Amino acid sequence: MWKLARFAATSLARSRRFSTAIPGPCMVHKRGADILHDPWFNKDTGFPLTERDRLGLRGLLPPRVISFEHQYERFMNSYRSLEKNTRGQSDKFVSLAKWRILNRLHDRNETLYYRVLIDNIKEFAPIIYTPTVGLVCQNYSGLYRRPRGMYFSAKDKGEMMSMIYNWPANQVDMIVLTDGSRILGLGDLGVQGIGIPIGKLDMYVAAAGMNPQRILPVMLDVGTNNQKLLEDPLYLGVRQPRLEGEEYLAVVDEFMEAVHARWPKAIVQFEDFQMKWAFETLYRYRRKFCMFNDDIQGTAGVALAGLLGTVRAQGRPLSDFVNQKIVVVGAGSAGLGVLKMAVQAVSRMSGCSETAAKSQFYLIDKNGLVTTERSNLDPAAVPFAKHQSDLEGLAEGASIIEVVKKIKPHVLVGLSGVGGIFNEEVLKAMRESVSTKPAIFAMSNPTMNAECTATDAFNHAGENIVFASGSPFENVNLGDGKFGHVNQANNMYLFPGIGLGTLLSGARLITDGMLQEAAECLASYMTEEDIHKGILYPSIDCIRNVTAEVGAAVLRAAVVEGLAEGHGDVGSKELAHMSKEDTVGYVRENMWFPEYSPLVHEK
Ligand SMILES: NC(=O)C1=CN([C@@H]2O[C@H](COP(=O)(O)OP(=O)(O)OC[C@H]3O[C@@H](n4cnc5c(N)ncnc54)[C@H](O)[C@@H]3O)[C@@H](O)[C@H]2O)C=CC1
Ligand SMILES: CC(=O)C(=O)O
Ligand SMILES: [Mg+2]
Repeated sequence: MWKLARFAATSLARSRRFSTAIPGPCMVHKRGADILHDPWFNKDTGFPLTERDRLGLRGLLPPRVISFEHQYERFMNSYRSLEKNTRGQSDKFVSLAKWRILNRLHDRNETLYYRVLIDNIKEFAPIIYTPTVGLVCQNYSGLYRRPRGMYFSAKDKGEMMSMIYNWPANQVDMIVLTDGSRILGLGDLGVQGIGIPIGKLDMYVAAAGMNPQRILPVMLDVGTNNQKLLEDPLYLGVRQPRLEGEEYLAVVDEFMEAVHARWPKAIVQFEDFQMKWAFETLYRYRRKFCMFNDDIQGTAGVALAGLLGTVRAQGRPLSDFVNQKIVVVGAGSAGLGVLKMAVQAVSRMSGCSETAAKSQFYLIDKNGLVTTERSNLDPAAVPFAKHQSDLEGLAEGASIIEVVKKIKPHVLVGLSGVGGIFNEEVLKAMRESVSTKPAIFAMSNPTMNAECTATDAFNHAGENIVFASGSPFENVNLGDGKFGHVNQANNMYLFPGIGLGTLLSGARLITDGMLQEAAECLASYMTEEDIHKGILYPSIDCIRNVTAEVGAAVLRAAVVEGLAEGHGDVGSKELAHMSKEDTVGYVRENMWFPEYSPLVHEK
């Protein structure tokens, strides 16, 4: 039993694995074959004989009872065989094959699925999340076998308040919602974008211990402007151009009202909306509903933590952040979210106005350097447009290479969705950076949309850089036993903690203060020793620890702001009396962990 031997040697979280303590019972309203077909309750061959008797399962399964450990081992063996058997095939083929085997388990037995996911998160995150989830969304209509989550379409207007009651769970804590209009850097994928809420919620279960029976992926199918999909006979979405203007907002409004009528405290994460609707919906709902936009706000916090880490990596005090020159390429929801939060941080640190704090930042979009000279500038980008007096000889629309050569920035951030735009020339120009340790953040997803690869960054910009990408790359072998460390600057380090901390606080809104505490918590997570090695973010292996800390920071911020109403049996007063350590412990204790609970039938 290699697996049991390995378990014994691993860390604290793993000591819970396959413990002999019997978990509390779980009520089930079904019997017989209905249970076997419900992945929330199904244990496959793992049903003990007494339970088979109690639940009318006797004879519906092969007679031998297989333990959870053994089921786990069987799955991992199949997975390893698949890896062996697909060797030599294209990356796309292998990635989809891996996604399929995991997806089949997800559809069959969620307890086992989440256990293998949690235990092997570093290996499986790139499959259920970026980059493979992008490929899955591109091919979703063809890959589709079973529904997951809910679909509200343009054709459901007026029906949503009743439709929401079709969802079988009595309680929903966390919803991830998309309209499929900007899926990663892949553009408008229409209804096929549902893969993103599913992948994000898988991360909620794995990283935050959200109970999978209380999560809900949602697709708002308001049409698509992707002509190829509209013409695809397999396409599963509504075949019409996207709704616009008031018609569009009416659908989102109706959905939000319906959700909060049934589950007043459900948290809604808006994900991968095209920029105009990302900002519009955030401003429209953030003071009314418990919601946030992950691309604007989650990404901002993760990037800010990385930018602050970069200052430490240079051996400079954090206060030096106010002097860092930062070029952001991409003026969309992510790029503008990052700029807003970074400017606020500079303003706080230096005591200067936000207007003054902007002087060190440069914003570039598809038309080049963004300045006040630009006509038809998106209103959300206006605050970050450079004034004539600050241009340092650069012209409106200056290219990335012109800006990098002139400004010699400390940090170059990519949130453009355009693969390879940090080309050899741009990366070589970063060698002239005023920083002793220039940083390159190629944050666009999935991998093929990253602004540069890790290898190109270290080869062209130099070995002393700090590098981060949105999707994972291998560390880069620099020869002589040296490696260039690759950080994954992805909002997955924050959104699980934002969701869990908010849930446990019982807050009905998610404020800037709560998000700021989340970012600062992540920024202070790494030790000086790690930071000096260019390690800005923790390994995804310890994502539950990160989430416990971030969640506690969010919860405490809600308490300070007087928003924490409490959750379950723990009221606002008890939350307020918890120390920082107690809060982290409280968050950790509330993380769901997959193990088979005795099922009790209730009519
Ligand atoms: N690592 C992470 O955690 C996150 C990464 N992202 C990634 O960021 C990318 C952008 O996302 P959004 O801001 O929501 O998209 P968006 O579509 O709102 O914005 C894209 C921006 O890039 C600019 N752009 C396009 N071509 C360009 C070029 N050749 N040169 C310079 N700028 C160019 C556009 O003008 C626009 O301002 C996506 O690939 C997404 O996957 C987004 C959120 C989180
Ligand atoms: C990571 C993420 O949210 C994105 O690429 O859109
Ligand atoms: Mg996103």
